[in-house]
Amino acid sequence: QVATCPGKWPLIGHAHKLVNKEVVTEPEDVSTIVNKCLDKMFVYKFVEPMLGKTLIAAEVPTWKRNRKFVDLCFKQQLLDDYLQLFNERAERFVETLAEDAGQGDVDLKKKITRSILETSVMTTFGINLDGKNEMNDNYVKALNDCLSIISDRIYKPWLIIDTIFNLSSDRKKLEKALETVFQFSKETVLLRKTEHLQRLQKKEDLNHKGGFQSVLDVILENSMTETESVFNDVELRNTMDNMIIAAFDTTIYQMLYVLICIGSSPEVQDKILEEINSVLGKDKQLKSNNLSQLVYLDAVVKEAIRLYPVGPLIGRHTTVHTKLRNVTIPAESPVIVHIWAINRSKRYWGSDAEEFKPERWLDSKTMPKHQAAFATFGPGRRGCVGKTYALMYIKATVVSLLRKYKITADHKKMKLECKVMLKPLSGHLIKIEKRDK
Ligand code: HEM
Repeated sequence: QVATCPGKWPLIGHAHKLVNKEVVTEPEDVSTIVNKCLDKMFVYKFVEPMLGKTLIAAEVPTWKRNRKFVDLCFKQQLLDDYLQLFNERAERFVETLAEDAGQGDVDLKKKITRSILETSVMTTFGINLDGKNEMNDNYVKALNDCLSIISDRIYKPWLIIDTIFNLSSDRKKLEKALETVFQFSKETVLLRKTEHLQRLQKKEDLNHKGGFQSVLDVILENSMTETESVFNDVELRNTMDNMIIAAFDTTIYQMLYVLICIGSSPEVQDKILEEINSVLGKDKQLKSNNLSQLVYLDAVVKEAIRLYPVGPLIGRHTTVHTKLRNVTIPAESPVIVHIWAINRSKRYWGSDAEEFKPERWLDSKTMPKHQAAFATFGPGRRGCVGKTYALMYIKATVVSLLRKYKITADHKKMKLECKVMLKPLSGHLIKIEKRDK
């Protein structure tokens, strides 16, 4: 049921064999590691050709500078402005399901991917991909090619060596895919930068009115004056590519796991719908103040992504001797934070830790006391900046979907594969049926 990577450790596979490293699974130790060791493990260097060293793979001083600007883009007020867009995108996604209703088991991955990519390109760059299906498909293919080549480098030990990788056909394939990804972000960054400079020159009011502001616009407004800029063009482009990559596969698979878990329990599904009806009525749109009222939906989403964290492992690197509860990790050691194990720890979540039980989130007595016990978004200071964004997006989609359709699936039948990301190999199909009004 878990993952099918080869190797002694089912989830870690060959990567585990490559280096002498520590694996941390206890929330107290995890907190120490993620907050004291901000440096990333060596495998993150494989994403550098794609993402540069600006955020996910950045060295600590650069990361600290850049994270401050990225955090500005995810303030609650800006996120609230996204909700209208999330509702619209969710409605469109649900419309596309009409052809799947009553057709037996269907794979929703392609439709979820399109919806998430269009949304994140809008919120990151402020670009609307509607009607640009070919471009959308090419961009998705290029992103997928990049991610699969990069993760192969970790799981095919011979490709870790740069000279061997550079001679391989994967290198050429990566370069071609990167061309497509970079072309899009490069052109958009230049366009937005020019518009921003024109606004500055005309002394236009930069205060934003109506709609939402893209991540790129927020960063430009806060980092660029007529004469100075914190970021050069490549850094800006890299930062935007980091945002797209970080939001892309993660949200796609978490969305899928949430729907599969909901489809696995008719009682859970009925309770979510009851709550939606009582908070929003039959067709009122989700508003930001409703999010705190949808407590059961919140519990269901968190429970699904606790059980199936799309990034089951993250890696850090100690620069000093680091004392944990029972052991000291020497300086210059790679450390794996085992998110899957933390999220399913019986010690913290109880003997039913492996079960899908949203109710546990509703009772403080059944919840672990330690914050790091729920690690899906990566605990600590270098954790996910898009956590609230992702949860809002997933909830908006579930609200639109369950109002119209009943879904059936079985998360216990899923077979998963872990190659950096936890992906379903089989058993993830969903049945969709129209709900009676
Ligand atoms: C449910 C979906 C998501 C999950 C499970 C998730 C999970 C994570 C995790 C585990 C990390 C830490 C990675 C590491 O240390 O190696 C991370 C980092 C990050 N995430 Fe997410 N993420 C999700 C969605 C998003 C979205 C939608 C965005 C942006 C809109 C985003 C932006 C980022 C960024 C920029 C980082 C790097 C932060 C830094 O290095 O300071 N994520 N995410």
